[in-house]
Amino acid sequence: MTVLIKGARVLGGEPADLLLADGRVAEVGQRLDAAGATVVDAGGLVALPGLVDLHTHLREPGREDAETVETGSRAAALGGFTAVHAMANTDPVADTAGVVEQVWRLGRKAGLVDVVPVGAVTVGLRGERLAELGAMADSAARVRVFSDDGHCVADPALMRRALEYVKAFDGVVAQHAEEPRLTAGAQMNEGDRSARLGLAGWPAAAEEAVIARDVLLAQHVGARLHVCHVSTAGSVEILRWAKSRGVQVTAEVTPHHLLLTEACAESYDPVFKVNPPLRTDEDVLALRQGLADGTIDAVATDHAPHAVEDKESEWASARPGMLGLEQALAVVVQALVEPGLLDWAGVADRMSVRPAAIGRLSGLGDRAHGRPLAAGEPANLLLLDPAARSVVDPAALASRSRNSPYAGRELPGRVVATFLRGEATVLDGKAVR
Ligand SMILES: NC(=O)N[C@@H](CC(=O)O)C(=O)O
Ligand SMILES: [Zn+2]
Ligand SMILES: [Zn+2]
Repeated sequence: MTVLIKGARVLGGEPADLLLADGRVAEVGQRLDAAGATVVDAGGLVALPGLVDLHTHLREPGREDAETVETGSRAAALGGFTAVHAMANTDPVADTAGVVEQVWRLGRKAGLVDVVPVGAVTVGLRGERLAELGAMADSAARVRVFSDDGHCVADPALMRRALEYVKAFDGVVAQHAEEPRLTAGAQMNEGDRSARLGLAGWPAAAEEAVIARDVLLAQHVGARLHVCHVSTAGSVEILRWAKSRGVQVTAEVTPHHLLLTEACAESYDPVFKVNPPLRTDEDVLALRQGLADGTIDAVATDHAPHAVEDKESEWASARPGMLGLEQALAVVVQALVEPGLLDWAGVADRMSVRPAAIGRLSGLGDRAHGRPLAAGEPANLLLLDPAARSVVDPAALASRSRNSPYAGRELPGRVVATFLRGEATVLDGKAVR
């Protein structure tokens, strides 16, 4: 299949044509021509490298009523993603080569994005003993990111051993930083508002204490650490300090922590219940600043679909988590591009280049992600209409779940097309399959 994209602004630059052939970008230039090619008019559209999510919950195996690899892949493609890392907190847990290979195969079958399985750090996410990290790394799924996400690897000795172990295959431990002794029963950010609303507080210190501990451990053993869903200004400060000391630490922030605050909890609508919780205005500003200056490396969605019965109950009994894949880019445009904190090259860096590098997807040849939009590179890209604005309708989402915190909100930017290795997965804003 040959595709000729006419007049796209690559990374927001001057309009150019892109010729995609045999899964690669064959040529980027002016007034390109190709007999028999499918022509896509991209006038006014921005071309970005296909987005890479380091943190997606696809819920298969185990909760196919909330999401499947296929429905989550479709949501991802519609959001402009060409690769997603599938978190390990499934049922059964992805803690063996068998389970990660199953998820990987389901991703190939769906064929809409590259589904890259994350392996659990500990058996059953129980935090007691290490899972078969080496077997998962050597499996067909080629796991490089390991996480007990949903749970913190709270035992410092176990965390140290995990960090040491993954060095052997250039892996990274992605920590859900939450000191469980400080968050028992926690419902929302701890502060004046949680006291007034009568909801148990989740203090910033529960996150920051684990990040501080883990950057010291990572430095001590010379291993790679990645911090999931950073949510506080204090966490950004600790990361800045650690990076200045040469610690091999990377971090991600979610779209919702870049846009929403604890004020959402005033509604008592559990769609806003999430782990870590939505924080304060000051935290949101620090997270935006940290992402803009590169202290935070990546935006990762933490797309967390939940079935209606798990979400539409009273606040305290609802599951934490919210959808993210389909609106991630729109939120970044609103929170960072429109205020002038990030340009399009910056968006490409934080949503494609760096997450791909952290997941070790940049050097995979034909199957690489996070590469520049240049001749010879794999043709993974999206076309965005930055001028379009639309109101989010949860009923219209491709996800099998409906727990979007952006329902009824107007957001900028529309993903018009997504290409995975030169094949359209989204065209005219609609999934091709
Ligand atoms: N973020 C959430 O609130 N929930 C996630 C788990 C997690 O990311 O910690 C989930 O699996 O539902
Ligand atoms: Zn988590
Ligand atoms: Zn998560």
